Amino acid sequence: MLHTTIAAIRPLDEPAMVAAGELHGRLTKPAGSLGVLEELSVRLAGLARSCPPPLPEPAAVAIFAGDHGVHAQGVTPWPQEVTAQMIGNFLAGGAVVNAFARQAGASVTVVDVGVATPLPPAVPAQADGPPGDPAGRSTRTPRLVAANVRPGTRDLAVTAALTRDEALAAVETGIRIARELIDAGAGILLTGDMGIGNTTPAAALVAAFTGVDPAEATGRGTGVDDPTYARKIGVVRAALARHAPDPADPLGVLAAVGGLEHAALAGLILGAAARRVPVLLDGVIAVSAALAAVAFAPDAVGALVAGHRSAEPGATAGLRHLGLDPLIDLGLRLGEGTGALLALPVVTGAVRVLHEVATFDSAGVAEK
Ligand SMILES: O=C(O)c1ccc[n+]([C@@H]2O[C@H](COP(=O)([O-])O)[C@@H](O)[C@H]2O)c1
Ligand SMILES: Cc1cc2nc[nH]c2cc1C
Repeated sequence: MLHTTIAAIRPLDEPAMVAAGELHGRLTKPAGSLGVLEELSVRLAGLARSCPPPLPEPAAVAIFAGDHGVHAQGVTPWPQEVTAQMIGNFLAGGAVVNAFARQAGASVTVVDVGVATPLPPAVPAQADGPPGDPAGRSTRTPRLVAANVRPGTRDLAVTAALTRDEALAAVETGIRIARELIDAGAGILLTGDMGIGNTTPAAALVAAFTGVDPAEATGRGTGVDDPTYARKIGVVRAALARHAPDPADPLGVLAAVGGLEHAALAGLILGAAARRVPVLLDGVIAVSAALAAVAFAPDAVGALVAGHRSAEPGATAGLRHLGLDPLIDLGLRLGEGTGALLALPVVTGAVRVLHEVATFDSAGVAEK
């Protein structure tokens, strides 16, 4: 499934991009006045192979959850159980991602791809019923997909986090989820993640794929103190020295120093890129997964939109390597898909312009 998916990923379509650029020149606004929205809508036309591209609706957030053996190194102050507990919160509709998803009209799918502790018993969801309440907010119930590859990774400070087969199973889970969401009608996928400790493998992936120093790739995650931060950089540096991951072998990199949610997110990106559906990236975990996806299939970058600039420095290093500029920069470092959801109206707006704005000709507005 991975190989056929990679083989289906093709470059952006030039004629559709030229058509979108020319259309922008005829719309009732000074040329270039919509800044990065113009370039974004041109890229989305190239992805869809049509001008205008379809509106990116409906939106679907996929939150991949996993735990991390490297937790044993004291790289985060939070207990591992919080990963499973937050899944309960997502399914009950009580997390920040749920509030933002309701606002954006996005569905929420939670995928247990490698949680280590038992999930809490099902809690009644806050929201139910058909999409859209009277205020136009989504009321769809979050959904759980059980796809646990193993109960957390091994400790990457000691051994490879995953076998290649385990990493492949997680990547293929991500591909499957992309296909299911797109088959159910999603016009854009948003990345989400939940995993106590997952900024450590994210930093290792960023360092492995971009070549930046571990100190530049590593951040404070949920907000670690100075001694923990220094230890975390040391863990990432030692892991890279121990495993010497080869960036030309993305499955090997994911297995050595990655995580199950990182691998699944790489699969989600590949699955969406193969179907020419855009993926709106959230924070550093998504960016590290995007680096893996693009190492598998360089043209997958054409499907990527960087939602926001996470406060994690590894996100900035990774986006630079991918050649992507984030749409918003709000100092967020929560994960879950929250930054991507806040950026979604910008993406929709960029496309809506090509659908709805009058041309100088049709509106009878004089050109300069
Ligand atoms: O999205 C981000 O850039 C981001 C930055 C810092 C922390 N997080 C979230 O916080 C958790 C990982 O933080 P940590 O300190 O335990 O590695 C995990 O659940 C992530 O979703 C997410
Ligand atoms: C409470 C909490 C919520 C989160 N959401 C994503 N990562 C998280 C980490 C913690 C600790």
